[in-house]
Amino acid sequence: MTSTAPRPLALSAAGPLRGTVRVPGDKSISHRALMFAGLAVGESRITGLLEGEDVLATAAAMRAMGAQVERGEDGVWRVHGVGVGGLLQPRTALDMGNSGTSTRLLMGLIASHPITVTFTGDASLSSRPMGRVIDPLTEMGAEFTASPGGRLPLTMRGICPAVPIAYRLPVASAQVKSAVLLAGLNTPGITRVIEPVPTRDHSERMLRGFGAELTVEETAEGRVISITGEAELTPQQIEVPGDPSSAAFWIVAASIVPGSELTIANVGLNPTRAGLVQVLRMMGADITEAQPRIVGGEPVADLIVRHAPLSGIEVPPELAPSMIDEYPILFVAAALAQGRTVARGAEELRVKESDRIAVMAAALEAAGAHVEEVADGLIIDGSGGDPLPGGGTIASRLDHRIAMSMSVAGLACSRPLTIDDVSPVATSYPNFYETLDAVRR
Ligand SMILES: O=C(O)C1=C[C@@H](OP(=O)(O)O)[C@@H](O)[C@H](O)C1
Ligand SMILES: C=C(OP(=O)(O)O)C(=O)O
Repeated sequence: MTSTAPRPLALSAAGPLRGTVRVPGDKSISHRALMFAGLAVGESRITGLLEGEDVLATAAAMRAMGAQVERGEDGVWRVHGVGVGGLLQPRTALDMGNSGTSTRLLMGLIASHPITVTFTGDASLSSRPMGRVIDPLTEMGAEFTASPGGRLPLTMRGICPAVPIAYRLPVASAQVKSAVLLAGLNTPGITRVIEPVPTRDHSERMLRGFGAELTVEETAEGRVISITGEAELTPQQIEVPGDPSSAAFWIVAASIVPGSELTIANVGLNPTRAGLVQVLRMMGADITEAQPRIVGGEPVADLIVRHAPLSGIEVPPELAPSMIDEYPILFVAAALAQGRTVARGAEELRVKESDRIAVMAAALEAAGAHVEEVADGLIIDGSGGDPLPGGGTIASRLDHRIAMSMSVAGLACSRPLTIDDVSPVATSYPNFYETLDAVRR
């Protein structure tokens, strides 16, 4: 991974934001496209892949385990896979940089291959819990030596054949669900995951698209996802839709900066990801969906967002998994809304790239907002649309979503807001600031 020097940036109040934005490819879908193509026999082609550091870490890892992964000059990624069961022993440790999704999904893939792999990562990733995937993968037969607390660096030894399991998710996590299903791909028999609360279903959709035998049943216990192992994946042409988690910054920016109107093209609106749009509409946001269509097996539309006064609400906690990465930017919207927003039931935020509850509480306070931190979220008394005082300095803590959320907050501050380091945006949205410059003229 490239390590960049801290890049501080001061953001100040903007006039209306106008124009059309194309957000980069969906990060979750990009990781999966590379991994599944890397297991198919033959050439898959991927267009619209997110070329951010996290996804490039997945590409490098798949290469290190034998897949051919190349970007053509036409921007199309061509992947020749090794076949399910064909991952090779990498020669060196896999550096996963900042990326939880790369790490946890690859741990799943490797669990049912007879190879030994060491994972390393940056300071943020090395503080995140891996026990949640180590536990089910150990039940399947893989062995782990992890750093204290079940963290990176860790070394794992996969096993072939692994043992199929039925695993009930103890946390609502698409990464854990996917890790178990991916381990199941090369495991004889049927591997099952029971998820009491639905989480993003990109793995299920795309595995089916690649020809895996996968069923989903709605039961009293929740969704039961079953995958038949020793699968053969057939190469695919994949078009990655735009990332709703990246679109979220523009949806909120246009909503809070008076006079704004932005069109955000090609936004993925999979219901397991679209919670923020629902919540912002409950707050009074003016969001129109145009040209609904299917791209890469996922629902997509263009969004037209106009400035609108927002009101505080109680955010339905059951929506948390469908907007888990959008809480930081939702907190910014709440800080500009009229009245109180209660956003709870999101304790998972504490184990993301940073503790997004504590870090956003400190950041919004530094910007002059009124925030109360609780164990599982924030309670925010909004400014009623008045600019926040600003003037402070925010610590982004190696967290791209904190850097981008507080950059949007800076557009609604009376005095410039400084972010100590915006370099983490390269993990998920490398040209975020170019786009910001383009829409604020
Ligand atoms: O499966 C995925 O692609 C992701 C799942 C979520 O993590 P959890 O599974 O830990 O909730 C999310 O926060 C992350 O950005 C991407
Ligand atoms: C939590 C995130 O990603 P990851 O878990 O892949 O690091 C994110 O992108 O907000």
